[in-house]
Amino acid sequence: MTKKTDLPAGDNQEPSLDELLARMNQAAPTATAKYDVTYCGMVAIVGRPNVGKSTLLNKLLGQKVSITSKKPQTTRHRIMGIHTDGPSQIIFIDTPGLHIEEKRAINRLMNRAAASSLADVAMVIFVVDGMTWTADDEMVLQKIQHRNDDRKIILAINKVDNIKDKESLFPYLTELAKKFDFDEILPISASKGTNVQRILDMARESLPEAPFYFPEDYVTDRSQRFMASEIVREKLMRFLGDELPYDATVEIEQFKMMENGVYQINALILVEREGQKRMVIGNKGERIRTIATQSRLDMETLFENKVFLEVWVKVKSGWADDERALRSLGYGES
Ligand SMILES: Nc1nc2c(ncn2[C@@H]2O[C@H](COP(=O)(O)OP(=O)(O)OP(=O)(O)O)[C@@H](O)[C@H]2O)c(=O)[nH]1
Repeated sequence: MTKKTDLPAGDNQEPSLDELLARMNQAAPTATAKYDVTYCGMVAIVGRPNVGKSTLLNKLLGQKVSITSKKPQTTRHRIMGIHTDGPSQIIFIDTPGLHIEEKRAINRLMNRAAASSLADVAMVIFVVDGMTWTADDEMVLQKIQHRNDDRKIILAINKVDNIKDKESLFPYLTELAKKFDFDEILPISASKGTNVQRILDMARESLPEAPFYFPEDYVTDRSQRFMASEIVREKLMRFLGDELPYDATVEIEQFKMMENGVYQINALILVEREGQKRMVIGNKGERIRTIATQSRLDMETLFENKVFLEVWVKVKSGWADDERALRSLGYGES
C-alpha cells in the first residue's frame, strides 16, 4: 500500500511544467539503486471537460488523487499522479478540461495550463465521452495532432458502460479512426475499470529510460495542504450541485500537527456573493457541517491521520473575472 503520509509538505504554489521538467532532468537517481535500468516519463490525460479524465487517473493509480464531479471543469489545476511499479515510474498529468469557451478569465488560464502540459510527454491519452463527438473534442484533437513527434497518442472512448447496445459502437469507432491515425482506439469505462489495465501497460511501454523523478512511495506531486483544499472543493461541488458554477475556491489557512498528533486544518471557502455564502452554510449550518464532516473523513483516509477540521465561508467579490486575483490563488501559470 502506498504511503500517503509521504505526500510532500509545502504550500499551494503551483510549479509550472517547465519547472517540473527542469527539476526532473536534474533529479538525483537515488531511487534507482535497486535496478540496473529504470524507465520514467510523463503521460498526459487530455480531453474536454467532464469526459472522465480524473476518474481515469484515480483508477490508473488505484486511489483517489484527483477530484471528480458531475459538473464540468472540476479539475482546475494540473495534478500529477505517480504510478511506480518495479523499474517503471509513470507520471500521469491530469489536465484541466480543454474547451472552446474563453469568455471568462478563468477559462483562458485553464486552457493555457492544459496546452502547456502536452509538451515533452511520452504518451497522450485523449479521452472522449462514448458516442458523442463535439466541437470541443475536435479542438483537443487539433491541439494534440499538431505536434509532430513520435509520442504515442491513444484514444480512450470512455463511459462505454452507459452504452447498452455495444454493437452501435462499431460505426462510431470506424468514424473516429478516420479522424486521425491513433496508435490505439480503446473503448473504456474509467469508473468500472474496463480496459484501464491495457492503458497502464501501454503507458509503461512508452516510457524512456530515465531515473525515477519521485520517491517510489509518492502518489502525487501535490502537498497535503493542496490535497486538503481539493477535498473541500470536491465536497462543495457535491453538496451544492449546479448552484456554484465557478464561484468558489478554497484556501487552507492553517495546516499543522497538534501536540496530540492530530492534524489541525482550517479551510476558508471564498465565494463571489452573499447569497452563495448562505447556500454554502445551509439551513442552520447543516450544509457546511456536512461538507466539513465528509471532507474530514476523506482527509483522514488520504493522510492516514486523525484530522480536526474547521471550515469557514467568506465573500470575495468578483474574483472569477480578475486574472490577477486568480494568479494570486495559484491559477496563474502560462
Ligand atoms: N458511467 C460512467 N460515468 C463516468 C465514467 N467516468 C467518469 N464518469 C462520470 O463523469 C463525470 C465526470 O468525471 P470526471 O472524472 O470529473 O471528468 P473530468 O474529465 O476530469 O472533468 P473536468 O474536471 O471537467 O475536466 C463524473 O460524474 C463521473 O462519475 C465511466 O466510465 N462511466
